[in-house]
Amino acid sequence: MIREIITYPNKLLRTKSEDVVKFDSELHTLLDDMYDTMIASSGVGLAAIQVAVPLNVLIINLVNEDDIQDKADLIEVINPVITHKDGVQINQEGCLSIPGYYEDIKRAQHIVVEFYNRYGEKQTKEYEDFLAVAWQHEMEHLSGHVFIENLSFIKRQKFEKEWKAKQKAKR
Ligand SMILES: CC(=O)Oc1ccc(/C=C/C(=O)NCCc2ccccc2)cc1OC(C)=O
Ligand SMILES: [Co+2]
Repeated sequence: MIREIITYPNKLLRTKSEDVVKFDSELHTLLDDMYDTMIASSGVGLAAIQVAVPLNVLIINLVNEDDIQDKADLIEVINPVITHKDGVQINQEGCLSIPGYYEDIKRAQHIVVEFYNRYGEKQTKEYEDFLAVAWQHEMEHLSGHVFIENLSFIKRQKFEKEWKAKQKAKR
């Protein structure tokens, strides 16, 4: 089922999400709904807080080398912890909670993460390049941050001005 995505500056996005304790059918329904919602909005990553659920749950489904967003590449992530990160990369990022705004953001090049899948099985994986970017972007949502908080003061001011103008135009 498609759920509503909350958008900036909704204060709920600043919530620190809690760890999942029960790997039950309710969690599975949340994961399935997050997938439907992400796909319906042309997203490649989504954190549970973006559908107003303050749990440490996120999903990532990047497009593959043939430019296909294959569900086989879907990663479902519960209670993630980054145990190591190194290197630097800069990529343009966007967020379904800040629609229509894209900005270059600096992230670690390589990360090692521990997390659980939907059955409560612990995984340790490492990621680099664009996949590492998606992970870091989504994990920031779990601690109540959105990607524009990484912008320089000047760029953030530019964003706030543009965002206000866009909200006014919508009324
Ligand atoms: C107008 C509008 O909503 O633009 C969009 C903005 C962002 C997005 C999706 C963003 C997204 O999935 N971000 C996941 C996190 C991420 C960021 C950078 C790299 C990897 C992963 C989709 C949009 O909608 C369309 C139709 O393109
Ligand atoms: Co986002």
